[in-house]
Amino acid sequence: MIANAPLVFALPKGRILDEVMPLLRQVGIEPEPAFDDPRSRQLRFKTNHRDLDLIRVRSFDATTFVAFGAAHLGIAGRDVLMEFDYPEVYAPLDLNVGHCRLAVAEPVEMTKDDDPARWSHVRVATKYPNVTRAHFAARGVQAECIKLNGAMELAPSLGLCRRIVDLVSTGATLKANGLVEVETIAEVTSRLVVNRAALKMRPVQVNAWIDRFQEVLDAA
Ligand SMILES: Nc1ncnc2c1ncn2[C@@H]1O[C@H](COP(=O)(O)OP(=O)(O)OP(=O)(O)O)[C@@H](O)[C@H]1O
Ligand SMILES: O=P(O)(O)OC[C@H]1O[C@H](OP(=O)(O)OP(=O)(O)O)[C@H](O)[C@@H]1O
Repeated sequence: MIANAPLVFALPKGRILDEVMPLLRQVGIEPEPAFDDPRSRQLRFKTNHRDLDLIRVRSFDATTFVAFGAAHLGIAGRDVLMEFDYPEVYAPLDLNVGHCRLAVAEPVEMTKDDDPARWSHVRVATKYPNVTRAHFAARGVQAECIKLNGAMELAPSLGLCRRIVDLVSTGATLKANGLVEVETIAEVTSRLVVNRAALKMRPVQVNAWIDRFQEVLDAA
């Protein structure tokens, strides 16, 4: 880490960005114009703060950039933080955006004869194999996970497996695919994340950003 280089802030692209940008602007961070240009292929952006650059990455990768110190700060869903569980990532603030939950779901027709308390082994399609295995292991159930990166809801009807673990917000995606939620694993919101080494090596700068986010959240 170069002491006087700009801090790098990892933003998740995709759906969360729409909720995060108003918050970022309230905090006083304004990216250079290319950030809002849909034709731009640029991935790193200067901001109105000389000592802060933004990078735009996949939502699953924001915490990885921060964990390895490639980014100093970032924003990540609690789902992603739980899945990776990086010791180098400190997640001090709940940003109160990206509300959803991580849940187990199965076809509606299975539920009338199915008792989750009697499961001993489950086969699950999910983007979250680590969280899923830990959730089931805690009550002695072995989970065999099939890793998918999206469209998990298709897996039961196509015979890949009978159950899925995925994010649920309105429940519309489950309903449209004939599935129902049978267990909630965790409530999810997005959090401000910080690399622990950056916090030690550049405490004034990093803490100033944490404090600024806290002020905006307190005022909301
Ligand atoms: N339905 C939802 N409602 C609210 N928040 C959600 C919802 N789905 C996902 N999220 C949050 O947004 C984050 C990103 O969502 P998701 O994994 O679907 O990525 P994406 O927007 O499709 O982007 P990517 O292309 O990187 O996969 C998740 O980690 C989660 O914290
Ligand atoms: O309960 P709902 O409000 O329907 O939201 C749940 C859906 O949202 C997320 O997918 P997303 O739309 O981000 O697409 P993805 O599968 O490409 O990640 C999640 O993976 C579910 O499929």
